[in-house]
Amino acid sequence: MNFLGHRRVLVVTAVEPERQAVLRGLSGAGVAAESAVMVEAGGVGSAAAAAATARVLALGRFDAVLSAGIGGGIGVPIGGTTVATASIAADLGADSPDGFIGLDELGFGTATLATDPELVAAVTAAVPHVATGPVLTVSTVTGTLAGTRDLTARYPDAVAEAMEGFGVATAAAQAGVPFVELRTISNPVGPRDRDAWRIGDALEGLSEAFTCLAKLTP
Ligand SMILES: O=C(O)c1cccc(C(=O)CC[C@H]2O[C@@H](n3cnc4c(=O)[nH]cnc43)[C@H](O)[C@@H]2O)c1
Repeated sequence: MNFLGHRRVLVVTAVEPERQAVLRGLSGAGVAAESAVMVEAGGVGSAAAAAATARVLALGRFDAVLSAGIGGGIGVPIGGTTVATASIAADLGADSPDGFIGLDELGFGTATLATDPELVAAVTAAVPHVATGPVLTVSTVTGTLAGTRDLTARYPDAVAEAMEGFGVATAAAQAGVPFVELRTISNPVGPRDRDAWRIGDALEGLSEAFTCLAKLTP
């Protein structure tokens, strides 16, 4: 059995409801994809996600890593699905009177990790109506108009914001394992309105996406 063309795939979510949504999606496909997939809830935020990913990758051989969960949409509606062409640590750097200075410009490495093109192509082919583009990893959920404008000006092609992708990507890159990030949209990125978050819709979208991925799998 394999999944997405790989014998052993690690899926890292942030929280248990996301993990359960992924497992529901896999079993909903009625195929034995679960045997090729390990799903781990690694915690919220980049640090927890990186540590959990590194811990699980050290347990044995994995051929691909997916960061999966809900996220804020940038031009993508609630319930929509996004796949990252890159996972970007959007607030890793320095603030200044002239604006944000990113890690790359500071000379401390890179805040952009490209995802694996073959995994992006496989996910995009399997899941209908996927929006592809950079997915931003932030430490603080964007919650003001000014913050939203700043972010979208710096990353005009971004399709979503979440809190773990760059951490999972960093651990996968250090282990030399192909990586991709998938986010289903629970809320628009913008001025904070927690009552408008539709977590149930996004979790349902997450299940459906993994059902599609599992059906693709021979
Ligand atoms: O309350 C629940 O039932 C519940 C179920 C699943 C997930 C949650 C979370 O709150 C998970 C936090 C998770 O969400 C991501 N996220 C979602 N929207 C955004 C956003 O606009 N900006 C940044 N992150 C977002 C994030 O990756 C968190 O890990 C609750």
